[in-house]
Amino acid sequence: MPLASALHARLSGEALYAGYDTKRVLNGVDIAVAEGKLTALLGPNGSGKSTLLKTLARTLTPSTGQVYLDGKDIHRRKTRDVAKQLGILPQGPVAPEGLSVRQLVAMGRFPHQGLWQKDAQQDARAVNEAMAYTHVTEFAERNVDALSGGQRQRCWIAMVLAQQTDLLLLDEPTTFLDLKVQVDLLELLSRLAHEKGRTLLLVLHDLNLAAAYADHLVMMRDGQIVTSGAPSEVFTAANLKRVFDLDAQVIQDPETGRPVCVPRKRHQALSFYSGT
Ligand SMILES: Nc1ncnc2c1ncn2[C@@H]1O[C@H](COP(=O)(O)OP(=O)(O)OP(=O)(O)O)[C@@H](O)[C@H]1O
Repeated sequence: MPLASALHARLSGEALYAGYDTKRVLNGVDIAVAEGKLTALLGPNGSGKSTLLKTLARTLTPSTGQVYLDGKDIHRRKTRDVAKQLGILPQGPVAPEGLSVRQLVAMGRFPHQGLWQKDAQQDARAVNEAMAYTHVTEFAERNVDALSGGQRQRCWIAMVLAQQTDLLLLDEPTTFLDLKVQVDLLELLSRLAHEKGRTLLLVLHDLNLAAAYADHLVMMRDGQIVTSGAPSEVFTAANLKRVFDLDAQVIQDPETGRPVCVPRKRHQALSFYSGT
């Protein structure tokens, strides 16, 4: 990624190396998240997707390299200022015990509330809007712990939406959701990008849903970006093999023209399961 284009993106990372204690995960990542678009980050388990998301959201400090938010080093920005612009849904979030759905979603408003500065009406409006968008209004007064995994996941997404940030980084937002709800959510998120100009970066595991809804795909393997671009350019059988070691045929959805992958069976997989 040339430096110039990275600096024009609202959120970008340059030459990022990051990891945990002695384990290095990101091995020199350059990324510019396209403004007003939905970008899907794809890669096999353990390839570093969550680590990259955390580094871009400044939850994790890179050992080398820089993350820029609106052209400024994100680590030099105040936490509250960053939280007003960038919302992150981490993987497997845990709610404090005993919280109602409305209380959880209202936590998304914290960055907008100062000690002396509260706009209760605006906060309530943002919370109600976010709950309506994600269809959790009917559970508003119920305890988060008493919901199903899919219902709870929608509440977390509502919390991030209530934050009303221009940038949204969501780590596996479709986890626990049934296929219909996954499709509804991706439609909602792509509307947020295309109608409201929000910038979204999502970690997704469902390759076909990613190819169907994303404007851009970023494919990672071993802590590096292998390829990125429009689904029609990068969602190819060769790239799926290179990134996922997946044998698949890529065909075209006759209605949308989007690429669709059809995995091919491999004989060694059978011997693995039969224990031979
Ligand atoms: N807190 C941590 N401490 C130590 N190692 C970690 C930690 N979190 C992740 N790792 C390791 O870093 C590597 C990359 O993990 P990461 O979660 O970024 O991958 P991922 O692509 O998001 O994977 P998945 O698709 O399975 O969620 C893995 O080898 C993982 O074991």
